[in-house]
Amino acid sequence: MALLEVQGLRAGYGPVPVLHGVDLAIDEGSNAVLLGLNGAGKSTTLMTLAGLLPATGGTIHYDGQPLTGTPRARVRAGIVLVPEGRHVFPALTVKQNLRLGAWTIRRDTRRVRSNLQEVYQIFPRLEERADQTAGTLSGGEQQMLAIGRGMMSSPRLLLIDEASLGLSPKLTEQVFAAVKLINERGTTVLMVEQNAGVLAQADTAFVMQQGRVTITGTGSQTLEDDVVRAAYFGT
Ligand SMILES: Nc1ncnc2c1ncn2[C@@H]1O[C@H](COP(=O)(O)OP(=O)(O)OP(=O)(O)O)[C@@H](O)[C@H]1O
Repeated sequence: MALLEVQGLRAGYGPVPVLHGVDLAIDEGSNAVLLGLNGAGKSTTLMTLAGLLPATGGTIHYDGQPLTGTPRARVRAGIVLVPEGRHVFPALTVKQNLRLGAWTIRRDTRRVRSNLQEVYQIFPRLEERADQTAGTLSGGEQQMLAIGRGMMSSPRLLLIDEASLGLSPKLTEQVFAAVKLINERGTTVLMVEQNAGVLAQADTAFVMQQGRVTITGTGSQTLEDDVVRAAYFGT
């Protein structure tokens, strides 16, 4: 059974429809990618899944149940969004930012500590900079922090919006490798990307165009798809 099953999802902004029937099925434990060019509706999809934008049609099932509820309730249920643009708290230190991410489990201090250690294992750079204010981190470090903060509440499904945005190819590779590790340690991941390089590590890929998923396959099948090659690699 899929951990997340989305059928015919519609959403938009006021009278402007953006999602025209999005279908996704993501198995528990998998590493999934939603690939699309600017304006395809990827962020809108993640915001609707996170409860930040109302669905105007279609269904979302999470763990076999219809998904409803506030964004907070969804975080408590294990659905955590790492938003595009990172949104770290610039005046707080790295460690303070991370601790804020643990608000759903804050009474369980032992679990908070062990999650912090896990984040530091995945991102040693964050441990080195634990007492530095987040506003002084590089873009890549802020992205690591945003993902690390998302990990602090022990999510079951991590939604990551364009982690590679504005990063050098080398840093992008490092961030993708860290997300792969997070997935291998048991968290189901849905990454939204414009960088098709991420397909190499994806179990499942969905390609989105104009508010719909038009191609679904494994990461490697999608890498070989003619439409994807033409749009993302110019070959
Ligand atoms: N707050 C908003 N109000 C009105 N329209 C919006 C708003 N946010 C996004 N849109 C529109 O919705 C469409 C899809 O945007 P969305 O951000 O979901 O795309 P995306 O695939 O994530 O693209 P990108 O990679 O550029 O972030 C675009 O046409 C965009 O202009």
